[in-house]
Amino acid sequence: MLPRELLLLHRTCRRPVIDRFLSFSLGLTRRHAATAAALKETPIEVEPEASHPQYTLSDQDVQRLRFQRNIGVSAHIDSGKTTLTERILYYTGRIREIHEVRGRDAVGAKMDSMELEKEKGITIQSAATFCDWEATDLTSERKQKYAVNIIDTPGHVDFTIEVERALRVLDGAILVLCAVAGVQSQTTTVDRQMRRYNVPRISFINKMDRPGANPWRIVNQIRSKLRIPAAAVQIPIGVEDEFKGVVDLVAWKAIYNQGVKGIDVVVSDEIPESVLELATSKRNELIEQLAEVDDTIGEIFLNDEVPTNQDIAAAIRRATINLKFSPVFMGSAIKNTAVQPLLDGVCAYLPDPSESEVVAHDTKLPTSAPLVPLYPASAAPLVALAFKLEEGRFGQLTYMRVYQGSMKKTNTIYNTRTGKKVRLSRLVRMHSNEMEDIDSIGPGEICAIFGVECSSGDTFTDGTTSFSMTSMFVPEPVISLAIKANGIETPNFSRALNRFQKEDPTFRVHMDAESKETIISGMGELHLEIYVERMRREYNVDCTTGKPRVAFRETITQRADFSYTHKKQTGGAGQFAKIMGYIEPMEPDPETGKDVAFESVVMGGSVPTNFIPAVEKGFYTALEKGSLSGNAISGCRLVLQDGGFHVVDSSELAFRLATIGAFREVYNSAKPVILEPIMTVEVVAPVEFQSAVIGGLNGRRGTIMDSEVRDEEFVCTAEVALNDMFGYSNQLRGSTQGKGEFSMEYKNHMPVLPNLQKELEEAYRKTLPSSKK
Ligand SMILES: Nc1nc2c(ncn2[C@@H]2O[C@H](COP(=O)(O)OP(=O)(O)OP(=O)(O)O)[C@@H](O)[C@H]2O)c(=O)[nH]1
Repeated sequence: MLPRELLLLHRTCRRPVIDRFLSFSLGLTRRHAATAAALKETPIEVEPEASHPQYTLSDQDVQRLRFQRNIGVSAHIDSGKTTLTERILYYTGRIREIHEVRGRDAVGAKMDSMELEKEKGITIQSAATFCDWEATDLTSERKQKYAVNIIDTPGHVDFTIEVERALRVLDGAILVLCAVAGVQSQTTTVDRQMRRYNVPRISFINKMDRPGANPWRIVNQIRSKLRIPAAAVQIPIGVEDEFKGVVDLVAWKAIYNQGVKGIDVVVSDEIPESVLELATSKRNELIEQLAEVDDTIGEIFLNDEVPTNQDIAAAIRRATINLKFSPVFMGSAIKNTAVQPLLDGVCAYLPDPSESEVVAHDTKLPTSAPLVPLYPASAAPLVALAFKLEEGRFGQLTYMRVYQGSMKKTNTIYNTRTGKKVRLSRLVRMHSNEMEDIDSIGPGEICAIFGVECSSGDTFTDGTTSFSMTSMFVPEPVISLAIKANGIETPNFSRALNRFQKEDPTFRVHMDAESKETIISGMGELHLEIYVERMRREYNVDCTTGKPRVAFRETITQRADFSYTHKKQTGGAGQFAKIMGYIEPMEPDPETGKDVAFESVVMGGSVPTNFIPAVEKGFYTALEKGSLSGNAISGCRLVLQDGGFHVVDSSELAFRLATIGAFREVYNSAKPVILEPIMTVEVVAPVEFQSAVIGGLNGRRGTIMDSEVRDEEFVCTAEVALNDMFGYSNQLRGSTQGKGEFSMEYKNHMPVLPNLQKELEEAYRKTLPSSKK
């Protein structure tokens, strides 16, 4: 990269883009990175070369990475992700037949491999699959083979962690939108997740065959609602029933599907007369949009010159990778139309693994130490992330993405978190629930391994480094219910619950100390229902569940200082521990969602260092149950400042109990409140029911955020407390003659209204034994 280009980049890019770019430069040549670093306002935060040497990519690495894509397919529920992926697998030769989601052939889509997924016609777990695609670059007429890993992610909000996981390890994504419904509530969620992980995306407007399909309205929504510059790179030939192909606006060619299941792609230089005018104006619009986000096109545009097709393609790629633009494709998965050009677009415009900025934390250094960039070189020491666990027929299957170095069969790898080592007995590439054995796997690739005890999110190395990848964003559960095994409880009951907790950090289990009930919590009723069903099918445990309850939480609203002495003298050895400090409100970490923390600033050994972990433990125990309503406490930091000890009577137990005692004593002074989950609810219904729907939401104390009428339908977005949403589906059905539909997703936890707080406090008090009231 020439310094001039870097200057331009510096002038025009936002900081993360430069960081991403620098990191890429660093991975390839240190020289250019130094020039680049000099251009930044602050020095680049990477570890000194001595402790983390640079690794050069071998020719083989460069070749492999360039033609490798790790992509996800994400969208709002029912947009057609699974149907689209099924086509992709078919056209890339991974499957011989196309089976539809809930299809009449009773086989079900390949990617929905869980029995439950097939029955319900929804995707629950994300599945990874890999395929080869011979991409055609229509601007140069060249063909090139690419290796593509695809993760099909669930659209249902209850399984949001699966989407988070997939995005964490992907380099790019296809955002699928319905040509009629456009940007829906969950499209916005997925968009937020993509932003969080800096995932570049191309947009695919599916269902172009549907009556009312209007790609231009959707392009506008992508710009206005998702706030990302976007422009169509194709226009449709024919609409609705007549939809039969697309015009590629970059290569200026018409593309049609022919043959069985659209297998043959016919490319023609002749743009049909009926769409010529539209194609010309949309190509101009594409160039104008690119001029806004790309300097090269900007300059050409300002000089009144005409960019070549290659100029346009290169600009789309640059702007997409730099997260400044989303090229929009369109087609109909179900009608097998324009899926192959989308795959060509994945190869042309989405980044290869070396173009993604990836950093790790060196666990040998303090947490405040700068992050270390990873290099996708096979010669570098191994760093791989276990991003998904699955209990399969042959034991635990762990999905891994290799970030640097490589893994070979029989190698020994180390889990950074636990320090445990594992010998790799079998490496496989996954194709939904089928697998293919492989001997080794290189940087940038995704594979699965067998028999490794770990949790999802664990990092593995070859033992020469102690790198750990940053963790995932884990949202708070919103619903909980009591669960009990029917008949005598077998070990399978807790085995299953342990397993599910390891697989899914949004699924939590705890025992209620008062009622002695096992409580499971998760992201929605469906989420919990699926686990109860999996217990029956996979572990042979039939369960009875209680009524779903909203997962209320408690938090504090102000700082409160404590000074507490725990002292007990009962004959034998006594107990003594003194602690001083404060608790204060804490905002969630934007990257991980973590909103509780312990910090010790004790000086001079007033609390011996070996007792400090006991204070931390005591703090986390105290957080399990707030005294207002018995719900867990979040948004709270405890800072330990000082204390005292006794040489004989102080112990871990004494410090733990002192912390629990101090916390309980000071809790009320920190003005605690009860929080409840607030949901973003989106309702779509025929326009004549607009006032009934809005009235219904108002009746549930909802705040209407947005309401839009399009064609015969209206869409209304509101924020409603989950506690007020029970029974809403029946109400909506009743008030819209069964024609209204709604979806909801978790937004945040907010304080409950004072009257509800009082009710909850009173109800909780009644459950307590009289000594505790
Ligand atoms: N008209 C039309 N229908 C489609 C198209 N693609 C998918 N569908 C239908 O839309 C419904 C949802 O499709 P899926 O592929 O299951 O959608 P999904 O996004 O994977 O759904 P989840 O996994 O549940 O989030 C199915 O009934 C499909 O047959 C399309 O191009 N046109």
